[in-house]
Amino acid sequence: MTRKIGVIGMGSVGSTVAHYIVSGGFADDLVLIDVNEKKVKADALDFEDAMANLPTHTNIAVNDYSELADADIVISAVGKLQLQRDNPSNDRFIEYPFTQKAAAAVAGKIKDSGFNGILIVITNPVDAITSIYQAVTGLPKNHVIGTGTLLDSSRMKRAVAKKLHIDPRSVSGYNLVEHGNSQFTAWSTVRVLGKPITELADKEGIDLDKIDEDARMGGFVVFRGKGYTNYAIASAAVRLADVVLNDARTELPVSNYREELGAYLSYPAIVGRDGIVQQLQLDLTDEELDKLQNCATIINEKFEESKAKDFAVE
Ligand SMILES: NC(=O)c1ccc[n+]([C@@H]2O[C@H](COP(=O)([O-])OP(=O)(O)OC[C@H]3O[C@@H](n4cnc5c(N)ncnc54)[C@H](O)[C@@H]3O)[C@@H](O)[C@H]2O)c1
Repeated sequence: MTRKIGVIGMGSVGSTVAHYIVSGGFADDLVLIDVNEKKVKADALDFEDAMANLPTHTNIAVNDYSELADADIVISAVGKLQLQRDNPSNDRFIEYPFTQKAAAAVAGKIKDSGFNGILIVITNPVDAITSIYQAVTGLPKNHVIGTGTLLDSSRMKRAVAKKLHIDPRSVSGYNLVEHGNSQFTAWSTVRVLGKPITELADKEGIDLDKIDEDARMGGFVVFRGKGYTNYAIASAAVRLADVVLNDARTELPVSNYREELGAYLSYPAIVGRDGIVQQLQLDLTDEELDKLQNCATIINEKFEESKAKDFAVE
Protein backbone atom coordinates (compact mmCIF):
# COMPACT_ATOMS: atom_id res chain seq x y z
CA MET A 1 0.00 0.00 0.00
CA THR A 2 1.47 3.36 -0.96
CA ARG A 3 1.39 6.26 1.48
CA LYS A 4 0.39 9.60 0.01
CA ILE A 5 0.49 12.95 1.84
CA GLY A 6 -0.42 16.43 0.62
CA VAL A 7 1.06 19.54 2.21
CA ILE A 8 -0.70 22.83 1.47
CA GLY A 9 1.18 26.04 2.30
CA MET A 10 4.94 25.90 1.77
CA GLY A 11 6.12 28.67 4.07
CA SER A 12 8.48 28.14 7.01
CA VAL A 13 6.24 25.46 8.53
CA GLY A 14 4.99 23.62 5.42
CA SER A 15 8.44 23.36 3.86
CA THR A 16 9.88 21.99 7.13
CA VAL A 17 7.02 19.47 7.32
CA ALA A 18 7.73 18.44 3.71
CA HIS A 19 11.47 18.20 4.37
CA TYR A 20 10.90 15.98 7.41
CA ILE A 21 8.55 13.75 5.36
CA VAL A 22 11.08 13.43 2.51
CA SER A 23 14.15 12.96 4.70
CA GLY A 24 12.37 10.57 7.08
CA GLY A 25 10.73 8.51 4.33
CA PHE A 26 7.24 8.96 5.81
CA ALA A 27 5.46 8.91 2.41
CA ASP A 28 5.85 7.33 -1.04
CA ASP A 29 4.00 10.18 -2.75
CA LEU A 30 4.02 13.81 -1.68
CA VAL A 31 1.86 16.58 -3.13
CA LEU A 32 3.03 20.13 -2.48
CA ILE A 33 0.68 23.07 -3.00
CA ASP A 34 1.14 26.83 -2.57
CA VAL A 35 -0.21 29.96 -4.25
CA ASN A 36 3.42 31.05 -4.48
CA GLU A 37 4.25 28.84 -7.44
CA LYS A 38 7.89 29.91 -7.68
CA LYS A 39 8.52 28.92 -4.06
CA VAL A 40 6.75 25.57 -4.17
CA LYS A 41 8.48 24.59 -7.42
CA ALA A 42 11.85 25.60 -5.99
CA ASP A 43 11.24 23.55 -2.82
CA ALA A 44 10.18 20.52 -4.90
CA LEU A 45 13.35 20.74 -6.98
CA ASP A 46 15.46 21.17 -3.84
CA PHE A 47 13.90 17.98 -2.36
CA GLU A 48 14.47 16.10 -5.62
CA ASP A 49 18.09 17.22 -5.57
CA ALA A 50 18.37 15.73 -2.07
CA MET A 51 16.96 12.36 -3.16
CA ALA A 52 20.24 10.83 -4.45
CA ASN A 53 21.70 11.22 -0.96
CA LEU A 54 18.68 10.04 1.03
CA PRO A 55 17.89 6.48 2.15
CA THR A 56 14.36 6.53 0.69
CA HIS A 57 12.64 7.81 -2.46
CA THR A 58 9.59 10.10 -2.54
CA ASN A 59 7.59 10.97 -5.67
CA ILE A 60 6.68 14.66 -5.68
CA ALA A 61 3.79 16.41 -7.46
CA VAL A 62 3.33 20.19 -7.40
CA ASN A 63 0.23 22.43 -7.32
CA ASP A 64 -2.23 19.82 -8.52
CA TYR A 65 -5.29 19.50 -6.28
CA SER A 66 -6.54 16.52 -8.32
CA GLU A 67 -3.57 14.58 -6.88
CA LEU A 68 -5.27 14.79 -3.45
CA ALA A 69 -8.16 12.55 -4.55
CA ASP A 70 -6.39 9.40 -3.35
CA ALA A 71 -4.17 10.96 -0.65
CA ASP A 72 -4.24 9.38 2.80
CA ILE A 73 -3.50 12.66 4.55
CA VAL A 74 -3.56 16.36 3.76
CA ILE A 75 -1.73 18.78 6.06
CA SER A 76 -2.68 22.48 6.06
CA ALA A 77 0.19 24.85 6.78
CA VAL A 78 -1.45 27.73 4.92
CA GLY A 79 -0.94 31.07 6.64
CA LYS A 80 0.40 34.60 6.61
CA LEU A 81 2.91 34.86 9.42
CA GLN A 82 3.89 38.32 8.24
CA LEU A 83 0.75 39.53 10.06
CA GLN A 84 2.31 38.33 13.32
CA ARG A 85 5.61 40.04 12.44
CA ASP A 86 3.82 43.31 11.57
CA ASN A 87 1.69 43.28 14.75
CA PRO A 88 3.67 41.44 17.45
CA SER A 89 0.85 40.49 19.79
CA ASN A 90 1.42 37.09 21.44
CA ASP A 91 -2.04 36.28 20.06
CA ARG A 92 -2.56 33.69 17.35
CA PHE A 93 -5.85 35.33 16.35
CA ILE A 94 -3.86 38.10 14.64
CA GLU A 95 -3.75 35.89 11.52
CA TYR A 96 -7.44 34.97 11.66
CA PRO A 97 -8.83 37.60 9.24
CA PHE A 98 -6.52 36.10 6.59
CA THR A 99 -6.48 32.43 7.54
CA GLN A 100 -10.24 31.99 7.92
CA LYS A 101 -10.71 33.04 4.28
CA ALA A 102 -7.67 31.14 2.99
CA ALA A 103 -8.71 27.99 4.87
CA ALA A 104 -12.26 28.19 3.50
CA ALA A 105 -10.92 28.60 -0.07
CA VAL A 106 -8.42 25.75 0.30
CA ALA A 107 -11.03 23.52 1.97
CA GLY A 108 -13.36 24.05 -1.02
CA LYS A 109 -10.61 22.88 -3.37
CA ILE A 110 -9.81 19.88 -1.17
CA LYS A 111 -13.49 18.94 -1.24
CA ASP A 112 -13.66 19.34 -5.03
CA SER A 113 -10.64 17.04 -5.41
CA GLY A 114 -12.66 14.19 -3.89
CA PHE A 115 -10.19 13.83 -1.00
CA ASN A 116 -11.52 11.39 1.55
CA GLY A 117 -8.63 10.90 3.97
CA ILE A 118 -7.54 12.51 7.22
CA LEU A 119 -7.04 16.27 7.24
CA ILE A 120 -4.45 17.61 9.69
CA VAL A 121 -4.58 21.33 10.43
CA ILE A 122 -1.62 23.41 11.60
CA THR A 123 -2.86 26.84 10.41
CA ASN A 124 -3.55 29.28 13.26
CA PRO A 125 -5.64 29.95 15.23
CA VAL A 126 -5.69 26.19 14.92
CA ASP A 127 -8.86 25.25 16.81
CA ALA A 128 -11.08 27.73 14.94
CA ILE A 129 -9.43 26.95 11.59
CA THR A 130 -9.93 23.21 12.14
CA SER A 131 -13.67 23.94 12.54
CA ILE A 132 -13.70 25.83 9.26
CA TYR A 133 -11.92 23.02 7.40
CA GLN A 134 -14.41 20.48 8.75
CA ALA A 135 -17.42 22.65 7.93
CA VAL A 136 -16.36 23.42 4.37
CA THR A 137 -14.98 20.00 3.38
CA GLY A 138 -17.91 18.21 5.00
CA LEU A 139 -15.48 15.47 6.08
CA PRO A 140 -16.52 13.51 9.20
CA LYS A 141 -15.55 15.40 12.36
CA ASN A 142 -13.21 12.57 13.45
CA HIS A 143 -11.32 12.86 10.13
CA VAL A 144 -10.35 16.51 10.66
CA ILE A 145 -7.75 16.99 13.40
CA GLY A 146 -5.82 20.05 14.57
CA THR A 147 -2.28 19.63 15.93
CA GLY A 148 -3.61 21.58 18.93
CA THR A 149 -1.65 21.28 22.16
CA LEU A 150 0.49 18.36 20.97
CA LEU A 151 3.12 21.09 20.53
CA ASP A 152 2.38 22.89 23.82
CA SER A 153 2.48 19.56 25.68
CA SER A 154 5.91 18.90 24.22
CA ARG A 155 7.02 22.37 25.34
CA MET A 156 5.80 21.54 28.86
CA LYS A 157 7.67 18.19 28.70
CA ARG A 158 10.84 19.98 27.59
CA ALA A 159 10.63 22.37 30.56
CA VAL A 160 9.92 19.61 33.13
CA ALA A 161 12.59 17.33 31.64
CA LYS A 162 15.26 20.04 31.65
CA LYS A 163 14.57 20.72 35.33
CA LEU A 164 15.03 17.03 36.18
CA HIS A 165 17.82 16.35 33.62
CA ILE A 166 15.84 13.63 31.87
CA ASP A 167 14.47 12.88 28.38
CA PRO A 168 11.22 14.77 27.59
CA ARG A 169 9.78 11.41 26.45
CA SER A 170 10.05 10.30 30.09
CA VAL A 171 7.45 12.91 31.04
CA SER A 172 3.77 12.14 30.42
CA GLY A 173 0.78 14.46 30.64
CA TYR A 174 -1.04 17.21 28.84
CA ASN A 175 -1.57 20.83 28.08
CA LEU A 176 -5.23 21.15 27.25
CA VAL A 177 -7.87 22.98 25.25
CA GLU A 178 -6.68 25.95 23.17
CA HIS A 179 -3.44 26.15 21.21
CA GLY A 180 -3.46 29.73 22.38
CA ASN A 181 -3.46 31.90 25.42
CA SER A 182 -6.25 30.18 27.36
CA GLN A 183 -4.47 26.79 27.37
CA PHE A 184 -3.23 25.31 30.63
CA THR A 185 -1.10 22.42 31.84
CA ALA A 186 -3.35 19.88 33.56
CA TRP A 187 -0.86 19.06 36.29
CA SER A 188 -3.08 16.27 37.63
CA THR A 189 -2.25 14.36 34.39
CA VAL A 190 1.53 14.88 34.52
CA ARG A 191 3.69 11.99 35.76
CA VAL A 192 7.44 11.77 35.92
CA LEU A 193 9.95 9.44 37.62
CA GLY A 194 7.05 7.09 38.35
CA LYS A 195 5.12 9.67 40.39
CA PRO A 196 2.53 12.42 39.91
CA ILE A 197 4.51 15.63 39.42
CA THR A 198 2.37 17.32 42.05
CA GLU A 199 4.05 15.01 44.64
CA LEU A 200 7.57 15.81 43.38
CA ALA A 201 7.35 19.50 42.61
CA ASP A 202 8.14 20.89 46.08
CA LYS A 203 10.92 18.39 46.81
CA GLU A 204 12.62 19.00 43.43
CA GLY A 205 12.06 22.77 43.49
CA ILE A 206 9.92 22.72 40.33
CA ASP A 207 7.82 25.86 39.89
CA LEU A 208 4.72 24.50 38.11
CA ASP A 209 3.23 27.95 37.46
CA LYS A 210 6.42 29.04 35.73
CA ILE A 211 6.51 25.93 33.53
CA ASP A 212 2.84 26.44 32.66
CA GLU A 213 3.68 29.97 31.50
CA ASP A 214 6.79 28.67 29.68
CA ALA A 215 4.69 26.22 27.67
CA ARG A 216 2.08 28.87 26.85
CA MET A 217 4.64 31.45 25.72
CA GLY A 218 7.35 29.10 24.37
CA GLY A 219 6.25 29.60 20.76
CA PHE A 220 6.56 33.37 21.05
CA VAL A 221 10.08 33.06 22.50
CA VAL A 222 11.13 31.05 19.42
CA PHE A 223 9.20 33.44 17.17
CA ARG A 224 10.97 36.49 18.63
CA GLY A 225 14.32 34.76 18.08
CA LYS A 226 13.96 33.96 14.39
CA GLY A 227 10.67 35.39 13.13
CA TYR A 228 8.87 32.05 12.78
CA THR A 229 8.66 28.62 14.39
CA ASN A 230 9.05 25.42 12.41
CA TYR A 231 10.94 22.41 13.79
CA ALA A 232 8.81 21.57 16.82
CA ILE A 233 5.50 22.02 15.00
CA ALA A 234 6.73 20.01 11.99
CA SER A 235 7.76 17.18 14.34
CA ALA A 236 4.30 17.23 15.94
CA ALA A 237 2.43 17.28 12.62
CA VAL A 238 4.51 14.52 11.00
CA ARG A 239 4.21 12.36 14.14
CA LEU A 240 0.44 12.78 13.96
CA ALA A 241 0.44 11.88 10.25
CA ASP A 242 2.59 8.81 10.91
CA VAL A 243 0.28 7.64 13.71
CA VAL A 244 -2.61 7.82 11.21
CA LEU A 245 -0.70 6.04 8.41
CA ASN A 246 0.43 3.26 10.78
CA ASP A 247 -2.98 2.95 12.44
CA ALA A 248 -0.96 3.17 15.65
CA ARG A 249 -3.88 4.05 17.95
CA THR A 250 -1.70 6.43 19.97
CA GLU A 251 -3.04 8.67 22.76
CA LEU A 252 -2.37 12.26 21.71
CA PRO A 253 -3.54 15.70 22.89
CA VAL A 254 -4.81 17.00 19.56
CA SER A 255 -7.63 19.31 18.59
CA ASN A 256 -10.72 17.13 18.15
CA TYR A 257 -14.42 17.90 18.22
CA ARG A 258 -15.87 17.45 21.70
CA GLU A 259 -19.63 17.22 21.42
CA GLU A 260 -20.29 18.13 25.08
CA LEU A 261 -18.26 21.37 24.71
CA GLY A 262 -19.45 22.10 21.17
CA ALA A 263 -15.99 22.92 19.86
CA TYR A 264 -12.73 21.69 18.41
CA LEU A 265 -10.23 21.80 21.25
CA SER A 266 -7.30 19.80 22.54
CA TYR A 267 -8.16 16.88 24.72
CA PRO A 268 -6.37 13.53 24.53
CA ALA A 269 -7.80 11.00 22.11
CA ILE A 270 -6.74 7.72 20.56
CA VAL A 271 -5.62 8.38 16.98
CA GLY A 272 -5.44 5.80 14.21
CA ARG A 273 -6.19 5.26 10.51
CA ASP A 274 -9.80 6.33 11.05
CA GLY A 275 -8.66 9.60 12.65
CA ILE A 276 -10.01 10.14 16.16
CA VAL A 277 -10.97 6.57 17.03
CA GLN A 278 -11.68 7.05 20.74
CA GLN A 279 -12.15 10.09 22.96
CA LEU A 280 -10.84 10.00 26.52
CA GLN A 281 -12.41 11.25 29.71
CA LEU A 282 -9.77 12.52 32.13
CA ASP A 283 -10.21 12.72 35.91
CA LEU A 284 -9.43 16.42 36.21
CA THR A 285 -9.52 18.44 39.43
CA ASP A 286 -12.39 20.91 39.97
CA GLU A 287 -10.00 23.81 39.26
CA GLU A 288 -8.90 22.20 35.97
CA LEU A 289 -12.53 21.52 35.00
CA ASP A 290 -13.31 25.22 35.54
CA LYS A 291 -10.34 26.19 33.34
CA LEU A 292 -11.46 23.70 30.68
CA GLN A 293 -14.98 25.12 30.56
CA ASN A 294 -13.62 28.68 30.53
CA CYS A 295 -11.27 27.90 27.59
CA ALA A 296 -14.06 26.15 25.66
CA THR A 297 -16.24 29.24 26.13
CA ILE A 298 -13.41 31.48 24.86
CA ILE A 299 -12.87 29.30 21.78
CA ASN A 300 -16.60 29.22 21.01
CA GLU A 301 -16.98 32.99 21.49
CA LYS A 302 -14.06 33.76 19.19
CA PHE A 303 -15.43 31.40 16.58
CA GLU A 304 -18.93 32.92 16.81
CA GLU A 305 -17.56 36.49 16.71
CA SER A 306 -15.65 35.79 13.53
CA LYS A 307 -18.82 34.64 11.79
CA ALA A 308 -16.62 31.83 10.55
CA LYS A 309 -19.67 29.60 10.58
CA ASP A 310 -20.77 31.49 7.45
CA PHE A 311 -18.29 29.27 5.70
CA ALA A 312 -20.28 26.18 6.57
CA VAL A 313 -21.64 24.28 3.62
CA GLU A 314 -25.16 22.91 4.10
N1 LIG B 1 -0.56 24.99 15.21
C1 LIG B 1 0.69 25.30 15.60
O1 LIG B 1 1.16 24.82 16.64
C2 LIG B 1 1.51 26.21 14.72
C3 LIG B 1 2.89 26.39 14.94
C4 LIG B 1 3.59 27.22 14.08
C5 LIG B 1 2.93 27.89 13.04
N2 LIG B 1 1.60 27.70 12.90
C6 LIG B 1 0.84 28.34 11.82
O2 LIG B 1 1.11 27.67 10.60
C7 LIG B 1 0.84 28.58 9.53
C8 LIG B 1 2.04 28.63 8.59
O3 LIG B 1 3.12 29.24 9.25
P1 LIG B 1 4.38 29.75 8.42
O4 LIG B 1 5.36 30.29 9.38
O5 LIG B 1 4.80 28.70 7.47
O6 LIG B 1 3.70 30.95 7.61
P2 LIG B 1 4.23 31.60 6.23
O7 LIG B 1 3.52 32.90 6.11
O8 LIG B 1 5.71 31.53 6.20
O9 LIG B 1 3.74 30.60 5.09
C9 LIG B 1 2.39 30.44 4.74
C10 LIG B 1 2.36 29.87 3.32
O10 LIG B 1 0.97 29.64 2.99
C11 LIG B 1 0.83 29.99 1.62
N3 LIG B 1 -0.59 30.26 1.34
C12 LIG B 1 -1.32 31.31 1.77
N4 LIG B 1 -2.57 31.23 1.28
C13 LIG B 1 -2.63 30.10 0.55
C14 LIG B 1 -3.63 29.47 -0.20
N5 LIG B 1 -4.87 29.99 -0.31
N6 LIG B 1 -3.35 28.33 -0.85
C15 LIG B 1 -2.09 27.80 -0.78
N7 LIG B 1 -1.09 28.35 -0.07
C16 LIG B 1 -1.35 29.49 0.57
C17 LIG B 1 1.74 31.21 1.44
O11 LIG B 1 2.04 31.45 0.08
C18 LIG B 1 2.95 30.81 2.27
O12 LIG B 1 3.91 30.13 1.50
C19 LIG B 1 0.52 29.92 10.21
O13 LIG B 1 -0.87 30.07 10.31
C20 LIG B 1 1.16 29.77 11.57
O14 LIG B 1 0.61 30.62 12.55
C21 LIG B 1 0.88 26.88 13.70
